Amino acid sequence: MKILFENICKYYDNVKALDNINFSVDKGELIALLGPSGCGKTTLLRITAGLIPHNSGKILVDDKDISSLPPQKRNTALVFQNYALFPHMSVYENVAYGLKIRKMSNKEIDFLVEDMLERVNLKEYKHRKIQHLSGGQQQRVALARALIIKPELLLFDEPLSNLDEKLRTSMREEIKSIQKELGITSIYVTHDQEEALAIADRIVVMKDGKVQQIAKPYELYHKPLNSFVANFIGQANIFNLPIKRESFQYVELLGQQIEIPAEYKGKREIEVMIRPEEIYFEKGGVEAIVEKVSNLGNILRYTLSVQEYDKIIVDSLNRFTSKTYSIGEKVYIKFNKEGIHLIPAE
Ligand SMILES: Nc1ncnc2c1ncn2[C@@H]1O[C@H](COP(=O)(O)OP(=O)(O)OP(=O)(O)O)[C@@H](O)[C@H]1O
Repeated sequence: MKILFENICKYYDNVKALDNINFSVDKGELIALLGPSGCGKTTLLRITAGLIPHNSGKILVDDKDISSLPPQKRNTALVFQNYALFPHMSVYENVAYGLKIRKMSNKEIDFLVEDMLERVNLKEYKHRKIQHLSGGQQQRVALARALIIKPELLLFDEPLSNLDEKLRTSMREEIKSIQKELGITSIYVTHDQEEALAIADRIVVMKDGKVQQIAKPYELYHKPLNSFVANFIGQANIFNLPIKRESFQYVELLGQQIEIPAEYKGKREIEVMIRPEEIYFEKGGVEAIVEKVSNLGNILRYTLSVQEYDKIIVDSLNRFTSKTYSIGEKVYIKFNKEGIHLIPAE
């Protein structure tokens, strides 16, 4: 199914939780709703499921307004972070539950549950009680229970946030591959930017109940529309630079001139973003002093102080053969002009 959110607004008393939300989800697409705590992600998900009403706007599913349909008529399934399973029942009984209340025959139920348990890799656990499973296994049962009723829309509310990092990474790959295989339109709420980048076809970034940007992961990372998105997705160095004018207009950054296109005509300054991995150490560059080094495993993240600028973050690959620098050391940095992104004028 295809979904269209049109001017959705939601108030809790006088808190405006959603402020004019507009976007669409294509058939088979997985959209992540990403944003800091309190930005309205869960509210939008619950409105989509029909669990709470919105104050104005429309939700169109395949061009029909479903705003007034009760949850059970929306053909959606929810997967929560706390799994919401029946702890005293077995894996099999949990997965079969949705089919039982639809009054299917035992034979049909058996066939479908076996097939689903195979898909989510839980066949050997089918008689185990939920309370005797690990978090990752429980989340797989929750996924199987959601999928078995063949929903047209899957809604995920921070499904992996109770799992440790390794398991989160492997579960998100599993969710993505099952979702793609079955082609189910999905909305996935998370506050974890890495998870959103890894799992989503497109990401809706939200802040204070408003959409900040809707884009594919690659575009969101390299072409953020504002400094909030730039900082929320990964690490960013953002410089607020005065625009200088001669025969052309430009800014100066770390000793290089960067030409500014005509659309910024009349502006006095501009925000320029450069990701930490676009800056590198090289003799002949601009002088800097190492203030901090963080070892992130595959990356060494340096915080540098450079005259005239705030702190500058530089990421370098932590190869066995890489030269490393220590706190207080003098270094020289350069960057590729292609790695620069000019944040659009508001
Ligand atoms: N039942 C409620 N009554 C009053 N205010 C609420 C209620 N539920 C949410 N809010 C407020 O609405 C705003 C959006 O909340 P929501 O739970 O949708 O955010 P969220 O992005 O999902 O955050 P989190 O990641 O912390 O779950 C917040 O300011 C929150 O305090």
